[in-house]
Amino acid sequence: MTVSHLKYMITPQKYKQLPMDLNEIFGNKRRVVVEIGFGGGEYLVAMAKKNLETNFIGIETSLTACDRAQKKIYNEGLKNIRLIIGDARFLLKEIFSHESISKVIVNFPCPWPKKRHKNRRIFVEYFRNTLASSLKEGGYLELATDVEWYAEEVKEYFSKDQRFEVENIEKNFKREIKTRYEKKWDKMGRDKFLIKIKKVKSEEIQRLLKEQEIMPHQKIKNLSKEKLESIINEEFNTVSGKTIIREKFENDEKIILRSITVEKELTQEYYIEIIKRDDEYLIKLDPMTTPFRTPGVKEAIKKIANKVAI
Ligand SMILES: C[S@@+](CC[C@H](N)C(=O)[O-])C[C@H]1O[C@@H](n2cnc3c(N)ncnc32)[C@H](O)[C@@H]1O
Repeated sequence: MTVSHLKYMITPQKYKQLPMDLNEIFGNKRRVVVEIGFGGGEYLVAMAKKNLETNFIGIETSLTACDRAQKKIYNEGLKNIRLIIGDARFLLKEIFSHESISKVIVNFPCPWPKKRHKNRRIFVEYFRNTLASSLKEGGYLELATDVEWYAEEVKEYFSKDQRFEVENIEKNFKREIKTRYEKKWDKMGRDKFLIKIKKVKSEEIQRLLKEQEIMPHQKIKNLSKEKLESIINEEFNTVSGKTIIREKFENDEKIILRSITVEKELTQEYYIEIIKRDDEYLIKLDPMTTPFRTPGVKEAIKKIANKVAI
C-alpha cells in the first residue's frame, strides 16, 4: 500500500472528541451513506462513483478488504469515500452522532446460523437502538441477503419496534450494481432477498465514548518481578468488563504487555508498556497501538500499576 492510499482511512481511536464531525471529515455537508461489511468494495466504490454528491463511509473488520477497497478508490480518484476498520456495530454507536446517517446498507452478511455464533451477527439486540439514534428520521436501512430465514428474522426484529417501518421483502430484486457475493449467488441460481426498513422515530442513546478518556501515565516507585509474572494470564474485572494480560515481552528498554479488554460491546487487543525512568516506572499505553480509550482500558492500566507495585 502506498502512503497516498492511507488518506481514505479514518482512525476514530485517535479522535479526542467523539462522535466524529462528518462535515469536517468530508469538507462539506452532503448526505452520508454507510456500507457495513463492504468486502472487496465493488458496491461501495461503484455507488460513490455514480453519486458524487453523496458521501460514503465503508466499515469493515477485514484489513485485506480495506486495502483492496483503498486501491479501487485511489484508481477512481474518488473524494467522497472514507473507510473505517472495525466492528460496525460498535462504530455506528460510538463514532456517528445522532441523526448523522441517511442510509445504512448491509450486503450479503454472513448469517451465522449456529446458536453459539449468534452474537457475531450484525443485527444483535442493541443494534436497533443504535440505528434509532444515528440514522436520520426518514432514513433507510437496506439489507440484501441470499438467506430467506435471515431476511424474515430481520423483518421480525424491526417490525416489533415502532421507531421503524418495514417494507415487504423483495425476492430476486434487481439493483443497478451487484456485489461480489451477489454475482456469485446469481451464478449458482440462488434466490436473493432485499429488505428496506425506514426509520420513522428517533431516540437518543447513551454512548460509551463521549470524550475519549485521557490516559495519564501511572507511576510506581518499585516494580515486583514476581508480581509481574503472576499477572500473566490472570483475568481481572474492571468497571465495564474484564481484562486479561496474555503475554509479556521484555528488552533492555521496556516491558510490553499484550492485553485484551472486553467491555459490553467491544473487545480490544492492545499493548501496555512499562518503562524505567530515573527512580520510577511509567505504566502507559504503547503509542503504536490505538485502542479506543474506554473506561475499561483506562482502569486496566491503573489496576496493572497497583498489581505490580511493591
Ligand atoms: C459475506 S461478506 C459480503 C461482502 C460484500 N458485502 C459482498 O456482498 O460481496 C461479509 C463481510 O462483512 C464483514 N463483516 C462481518 N462482520 C462485520 C462487522 N461487525 N462490521 C464490519 N464488517 C463486518 C466481513 O469481513 C466480510 O467482508
